Amino acid sequence: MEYKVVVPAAGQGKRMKAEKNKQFITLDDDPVIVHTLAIFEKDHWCKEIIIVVNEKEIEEMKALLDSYHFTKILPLVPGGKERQDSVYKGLKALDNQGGITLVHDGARPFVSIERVHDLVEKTASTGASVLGVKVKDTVKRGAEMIVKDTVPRENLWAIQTPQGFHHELVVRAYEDALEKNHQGTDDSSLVEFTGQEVHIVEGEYDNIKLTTPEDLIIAKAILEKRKGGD
Ligand SMILES: Nc1ccn([C@@H]2O[C@H](COP(=O)(O)OP(=O)(O)OP(=O)(O)O)[C@@H](O)[C@H]2O)c(=O)n1
Ligand SMILES: C[C@](O)(CO)[C@H](O)COP(=O)(O)O
Repeated sequence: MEYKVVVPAAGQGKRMKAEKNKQFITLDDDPVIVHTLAIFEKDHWCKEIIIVVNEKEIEEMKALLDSYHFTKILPLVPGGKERQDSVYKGLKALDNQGGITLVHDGARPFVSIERVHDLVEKTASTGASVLGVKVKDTVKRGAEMIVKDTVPRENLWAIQTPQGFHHELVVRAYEDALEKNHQGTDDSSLVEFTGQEVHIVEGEYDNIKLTTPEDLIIAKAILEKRKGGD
């Protein structure tokens, strides 16, 4: 099997409250984005990687990547205002007609190649699939700090990336969203919006997105666990 991947890394990382974009924060000697890219560099199913980078950080990112020996990275693509804008730019820069395209957050450095392969296989047979984990907490809907109801959790999934698609299908979904001015927080919600079924592949809780400062503590613990042979 083979696939190509778009890695959006053009955010500002405001919720991380760090001095620099979270993609450049060092974890165990390497920046977050390098941990993420190393997964796809190592995976022989992955043929090409498009990274979408904040316009102001392109030179810094180029210099950083030059100091590593990545072989699959295509020319960097400048990002947009929202994640959705950045991913769309990345998709447009990718030549993958008839192929499988994954989208994976630059800020998710711990996905395992086994789960990526599960996702690619499911995508090949269905057209669209996402990694997700079962929600562990009790979830309530609230308004003005009053509980309105408790949402049955049996069918609730916390959705991660990578998300996998037949290339033309995801490009069409992004174009449709642009035309209809529809915003979603992930790629699959745009595909759902076109009426296409999206399949869930069970992932792992380790595959966190580095969003707020406490996620860095969890990230260090995950790295330590992996050094210990996991
Ligand atoms: N305009 C944007 C916004 C986000 N992203 C990327 O999308 C991924 C997931 O987004 P998120 O965690 O929300 O990152 P930020 O937007 O950087 O964070 P924040 O919302 O806290 O500013 C990240 O790898 C981020 O760099 C992007 O490429 N372009
Ligand atoms: C795409 C995503 O990582 C799936 O969980 C998530 O929706 C990104 O959300 P954010 O609003 O950019 O944090």
